[in-house]
Amino acid sequence: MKERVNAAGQPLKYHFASDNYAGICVEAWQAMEEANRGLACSYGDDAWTEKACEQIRELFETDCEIYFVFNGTAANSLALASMCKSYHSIVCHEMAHVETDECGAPEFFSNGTKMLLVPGENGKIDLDAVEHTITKRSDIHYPKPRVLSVTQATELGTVYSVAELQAVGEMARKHALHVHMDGARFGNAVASLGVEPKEITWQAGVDVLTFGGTKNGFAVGEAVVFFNKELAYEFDYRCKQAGQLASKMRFLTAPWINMLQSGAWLRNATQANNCARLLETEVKKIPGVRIMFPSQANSVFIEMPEQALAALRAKGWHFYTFIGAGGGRFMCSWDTKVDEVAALVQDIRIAMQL
Ligand SMILES: Cc1ncc(COP(=O)(O)O)c(C=O)c1O
Ligand SMILES: C[C@H](O)[C@H](N)C(=O)O
Repeated sequence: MKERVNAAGQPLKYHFASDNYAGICVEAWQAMEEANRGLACSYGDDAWTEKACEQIRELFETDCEIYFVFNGTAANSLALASMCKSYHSIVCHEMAHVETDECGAPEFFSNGTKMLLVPGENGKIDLDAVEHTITKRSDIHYPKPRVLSVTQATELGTVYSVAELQAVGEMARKHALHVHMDGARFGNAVASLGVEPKEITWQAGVDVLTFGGTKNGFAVGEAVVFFNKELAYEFDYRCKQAGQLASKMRFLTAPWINMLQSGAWLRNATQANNCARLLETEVKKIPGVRIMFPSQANSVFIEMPEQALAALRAKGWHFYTFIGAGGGRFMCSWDTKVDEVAALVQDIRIAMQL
C-alpha cells in the first residue's frame, strides 16, 4: 500500500489520531482465524456467539442479555431507542458522542427522541444541571426525560469514579430514568480505576452498556449489554431492521471469547492508558503547553499555539482538534509504543520553540 504523505511530502503519522486507527490485535485475529473452520449457523445462532454471551455474563457476574452490532453509533443509538419512546428525551453531556458525533442516529432510531444537553467539568455530567433539566418543566409540551446517558471513559479522556456513577444511578432512580453508558472505551475505564466491571455498571445502576470492542483491538464489533433485561425486549428485531444483525456473527463474537478469557481486553486498555500517562507526564515538562483535562484513560488533550499545531501537522502528525474545547486530542491505542510517544514529545518540544 502506497505511503500517504501530507502537502509537505511528509509521511502521515496516524499514531495518535484515534484508537480507531489501530489494527487488530493478535488475540482477536487468532480468534477469528480459529472460528473460520467450516460451516456454522448464521445470524447469531452459532456456538461462538453463545460462548461470547456466557463470557460477558461471567465478566459482569450477573445474568444479562447481550447483542452484538457492527459499531458504536449503532450500539448507542439502538440501545437508546430501546430505552425510551419517541416523545421522551435523553439527558447527556453537551460533548457526548451520542450528541456530537453520531449524526443524529439516536434521534433517528428512536423516531424523534430529543437530546437534552447539560454541562459538566471534564466531560462529566453535572448532576445539579441534570436535576434542573429534568425538573424545570413537567408540562405536556416538554419532551419527558426518560434516559440519563454517560460516557465511560468520557470523550475528554476522563473517567467517572465508582462514587460518581453511584450518584448518577441515584439521580436516575429519583426521577424514574434509565441509565445508558456509552462504553466505547469501557476497557480503558476499568483499567484506569482498577475495579470490577460490575462496580461501574449494574451495581451503580446502569441499565444498558454499549461495550466497545473496536477500539480495544477487535476488527469490528460492539456488545450491547442489557443489565435491565426488560429493555432488551425485541431488541433483536431492532438490530435486524437497522441492518445490524451480522449473518456471519461468529466473526464478530469469537474475539470476545479470547479477548476476555486471555485478559487481552484489559492488557490492551492498560497499554493505551500507560502511553497516555507517559505522554501527559512528558508534555507537562514543555513550557507553554497546557494539559486541558486530567488524562485518566487513553487520550491527552493538549492546548498549544496554532503555529505549534501547524508545525506538528507539517511533520505529518495527524490529530483531531474538533473534540472538546479546542486544543489537540492525542489518543493512544492498544498498539501505541513508548518510542512513538517519545517522537511526538520531541516534535512538540521543537514546535514550541519555533
Ligand atoms: C465516545 C465514543 N462513543 C462511541 C463511539 C462509536 O463510534 P463508531 O460508530 O465510530 O464506532 C466513538 C467512536 O470512536 C466514541 O469515541
Ligand atoms: C471522534 C470520532 O467520532 C471517534 N469517535 C473518535 O473518538 O476518534
